[in-house]
Amino acid sequence: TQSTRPQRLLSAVQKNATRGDPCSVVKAIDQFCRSKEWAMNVGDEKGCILDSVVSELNPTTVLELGTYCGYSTVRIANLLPPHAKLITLEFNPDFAAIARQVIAWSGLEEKVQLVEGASGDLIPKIKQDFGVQTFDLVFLDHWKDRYLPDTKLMEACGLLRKGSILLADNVICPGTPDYLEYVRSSPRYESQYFKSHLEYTKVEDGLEKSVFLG
Ligand SMILES: Cc1ccc(Cc2cc(O)c(O)c(C(=O)NC/C=C/[C@H]3O[C@@H](n4cnc5c(N)ncnc54)[C@H](O)[C@@H]3O)c2)cc1
Ligand SMILES: [Mg+2]
Repeated sequence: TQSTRPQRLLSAVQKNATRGDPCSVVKAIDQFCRSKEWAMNVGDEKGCILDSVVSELNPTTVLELGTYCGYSTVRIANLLPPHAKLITLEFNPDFAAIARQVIAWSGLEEKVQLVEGASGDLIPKIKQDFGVQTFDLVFLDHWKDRYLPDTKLMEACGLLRKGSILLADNVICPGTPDYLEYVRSSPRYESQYFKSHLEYTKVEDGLEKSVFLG
């Protein structure tokens, strides 16, 4: 049977990256996407912005919406302090299976909890089921029309505290207009746009960093 793109991405990691070396896993995926097949990872250019936000914040609790193949999961987990926790939500079981193997290859499974399911169903269960009260950082990179409803859901479930940071991918391309309007106009957020490019291309895209003011 034909392999899928995530399966070919995983094979490239297993072939070209060193087990237990997260940086080599990130490099192997970027090289695969640049030279073989484009895939919707946050990528190396926006990835550097992601790295700087994570490093500056030094978060102990992180939520990622949309694991896909685990590229940004590995990038974030690699920068977390000991005992910090990254919960990543993915509803496609095939993508989740690939991501688990990518995360395992990087040796970061201790820091990552990949939960299979839809964000809309899982977010209300996080406090009781996963022992997290609030998140220091949320990375949004799932279906673009879910950014706004899930942000409102996180607010309603008390998962954000004063100073929590939302970092959203693709606010230009594919674009998340309703989310952008919300975080930029709401008095409860202080928002900042980091101009960049759509992964592995010259098309404009960027990340929006929004601090929840409580
Ligand atoms: C026009 C156009 C098309 C594509 C692009 C290129 C481009 C560039 C990018 O960086 C992109 O992030 C995207 C993009 O579409 N990302 C969607 C990512 C989904 C992943 O998240 C999973 N998921 C989706 N909703 C949920 C949900 N509720 N709960 C849990 N998991 C969810 C899915 O199972 C996938 O694993 C596209 C640019 C322009
Ligand atoms: Mg994206």
